[in-house]
Amino acid sequence: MNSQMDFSKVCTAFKTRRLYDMSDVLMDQIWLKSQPDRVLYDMYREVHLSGKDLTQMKTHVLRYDITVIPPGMLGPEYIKTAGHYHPPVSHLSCADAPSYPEVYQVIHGTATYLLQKRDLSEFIVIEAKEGDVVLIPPDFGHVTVNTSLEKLTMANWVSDAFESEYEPIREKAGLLYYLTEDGFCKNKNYEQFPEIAVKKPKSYPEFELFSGVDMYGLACDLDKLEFLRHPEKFMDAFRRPFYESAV
Ligand SMILES: O=P(O)(O)OC[C@H]1O[C@](O)(CO)[C@@H](O)[C@@H]1O
Repeated sequence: MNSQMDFSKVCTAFKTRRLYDMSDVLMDQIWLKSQPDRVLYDMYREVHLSGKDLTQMKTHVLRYDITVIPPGMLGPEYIKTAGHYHPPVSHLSCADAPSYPEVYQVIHGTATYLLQKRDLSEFIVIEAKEGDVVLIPPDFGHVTVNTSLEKLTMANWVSDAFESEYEPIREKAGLLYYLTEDGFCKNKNYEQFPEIAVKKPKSYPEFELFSGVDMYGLACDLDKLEFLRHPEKFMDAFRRPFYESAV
């Protein structure tokens, strides 16, 4: 995918996230009150390069989206997405059904992905550069931060069978840690804080996802992304370390 492309011409829906959509998840509420509302980032849904690809995506109930996050600050915090969890897969009724995973790829710029396990036992930070692939395993909430001076363009493949859950992150006013100019800051609305685990992106040959290989290419072979719709069949893969150690 080319970051110079006009994504509005190749998507089925365009959405923006505005500053005041995010008011519940920002660290500095005093700063917020001094700000006029404005668009923070753009989201292009179901980006497709041909009608055939779009038909395949709909048949497989999968979405390829593009998100564009300009550089900037939200008071002391670097610009970020609102953050959400995904619900448990809808076709299983058992209490321990995994939630839908997701996969991101940086198209241009650099992204810092913050992942927080639903039971708050893990907090993972992954810095990704152009071409890197980052898997969000089941049961991790996630936020993307742009700490750079460049525009970030990133893609995601995700199941189109659910709505994201925003409430758990909103009610705590953000994730466990905020990423600020001065580093990570604890969010005082939580009581216990796991250590921050800094990891590096890796390829996932088992899912045909490789750093530096445009994952849009899977549009012609979406059976390869079955793990996004049926994670319960791939739990062994999710139990393996899903990032490289940073040291
Ligand atoms: O929904 P949020 O938390 O604003 O995050 C936006 C991101 O999430 C997605 O909707 C998919 O999870 C992306 O398309 C987008 O990058």
